Amino acid sequence: MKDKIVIATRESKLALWQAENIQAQLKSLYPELLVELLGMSTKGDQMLDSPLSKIGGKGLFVKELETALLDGRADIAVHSMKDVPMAFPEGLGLAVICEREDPTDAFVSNTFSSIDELPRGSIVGTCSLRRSCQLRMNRPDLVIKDLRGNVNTRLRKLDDGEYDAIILATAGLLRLEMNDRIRQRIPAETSLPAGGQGAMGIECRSDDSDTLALLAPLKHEETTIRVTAERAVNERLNGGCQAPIACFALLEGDSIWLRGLVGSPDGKTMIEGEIRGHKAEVRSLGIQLADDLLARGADVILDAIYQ
Ligand SMILES: NCc1[nH]cc(CCC(=O)O)c1CC(=O)O
Repeated sequence: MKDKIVIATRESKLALWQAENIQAQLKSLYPELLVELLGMSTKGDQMLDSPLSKIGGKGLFVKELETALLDGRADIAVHSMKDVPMAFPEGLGLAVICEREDPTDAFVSNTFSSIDELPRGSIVGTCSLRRSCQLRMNRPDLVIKDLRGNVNTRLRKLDDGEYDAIILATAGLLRLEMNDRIRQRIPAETSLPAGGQGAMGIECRSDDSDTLALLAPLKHEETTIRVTAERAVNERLNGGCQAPIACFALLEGDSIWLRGLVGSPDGKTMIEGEIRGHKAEVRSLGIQLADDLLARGADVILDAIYQ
């Protein structure tokens, strides 16, 4: 058995919180084990001011971490499942998906306490096409303005008065102990979350059986089933968190309820769907739901965006 695990991590506050959380869980499971962090800056972090669509490419925030895993400089990388691409480089894979935090989007404002309270013409910050297309659908009168940077940067821009409100993931704010910033946890009916939102996952070398064994107790069964369903939708739609795609699964006993949508960036068209079935079939349910969305017009919307 190994006596040391090195965790490759980005250096944003949220990434560090997540890496340290896994470090603490491993330490409490294995008091003898050394668990070290290897901080690194990724291409996505270095280009925080360019619009995401310009720097392009999925997995902007994970590539450097994966290189460290393949080099053997690190053993595991902790990710927000929302940001993890479907395909892994040869030799790497997802080891476990951990218990999900609140998956909702949060409404954050220094003036208003919910979306409904926003006056006509209010400026709302987000850089997520998924969030903006749903906002535009519900509230065509709002002005949506791009908002980039890590969680702390986005909050500072709100406080500087550039926006009347911003939308962030509830999970990130809870992890950074900024609960008081959350004015409203937006219900899934109003803002359907991104696949994997609120869940952390751990990546490692596929042939590293010692590490896989050490990580096994961190797997959360219910979250794994839900996120696997959501990722099947994204896989079929060929979309990551930069696409106007939302999907969200709930487990009710042995039955899964999976909802998904694809919206046009202008907020004028929204293709929505849902499917229910047994939890053992989540991958095929996710693919069926995606195929249903594609057949009803999501293909046209996504083709225009991926072009
Ligand atoms: N795209 C950035 C990102 N990736 C994961 C989270 C939040 C934590 C999570 O969803 O697990 C965030 C910030 C946000 O969307 O506000």
